[in-house]
Amino acid sequence: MIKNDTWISQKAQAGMISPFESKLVRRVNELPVISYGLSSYGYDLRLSPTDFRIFRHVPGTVVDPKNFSSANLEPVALHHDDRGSFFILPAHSYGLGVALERLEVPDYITVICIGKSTYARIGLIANLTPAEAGWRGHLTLEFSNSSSADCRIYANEGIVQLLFLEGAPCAVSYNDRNGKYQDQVEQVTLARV
Ligand SMILES: O=c1ccn([C@H]2C[C@H](O)[C@@H](COP(=O)(O)OP(=O)(O)OP(=O)(O)O)O2)c(=O)[nH]1
Repeated sequence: MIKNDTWISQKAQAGMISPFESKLVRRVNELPVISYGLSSYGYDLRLSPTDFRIFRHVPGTVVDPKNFSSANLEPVALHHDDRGSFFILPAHSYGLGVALERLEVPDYITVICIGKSTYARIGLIANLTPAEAGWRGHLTLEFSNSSSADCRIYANEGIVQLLFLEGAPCAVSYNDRNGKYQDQVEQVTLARV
């Protein structure tokens, strides 16, 4: 079953999401922001301003998930203006960011991370990914700009939404199996094997 706002709020205040916003935030200092915080059946995470990288082609190389070279990932500058702080994801490119919030997923919950409609409407696709039972850390987030125009991605504002699904307790959690992406810090974590 999908968990509601009351459950998310109780668990978040006990450490499941930090920092936690108990309402959907649409304005900060009276300026409009891309919404984040608690919704009816989910939680909208913010993008951290600390780290954003885009893939670039290095002639003669092939990106290999079994032997990942950070040479293929270029750090992107954080810009600021009167609408906020933002990274630019060029047209038809793929970028990695990190969630501002830290998660601690309970052992009987699977979290699904999906895109926000506002970004979907401008061609930004957030890769659909799970956070497993017992996982902790800052989610690495993956984005594709599928449009032919460069786009802004705002830091410190809503970027993806989480859905919390409850199942019968699992026999082996992500923590029990010492998963390799356990305890990710607020920085892009690269693919590893
Ligand atoms: O976009 C994502 C997806 C997942 N995770 C974290 C949470 C998740 O619990 C963990 C492992 O994810 P997944 O099981 O999808 O990765 P895997 O490639 O199967 O690795 P593993 O062998 O560690 O399960 O990584 C992220 O940070 N970003």
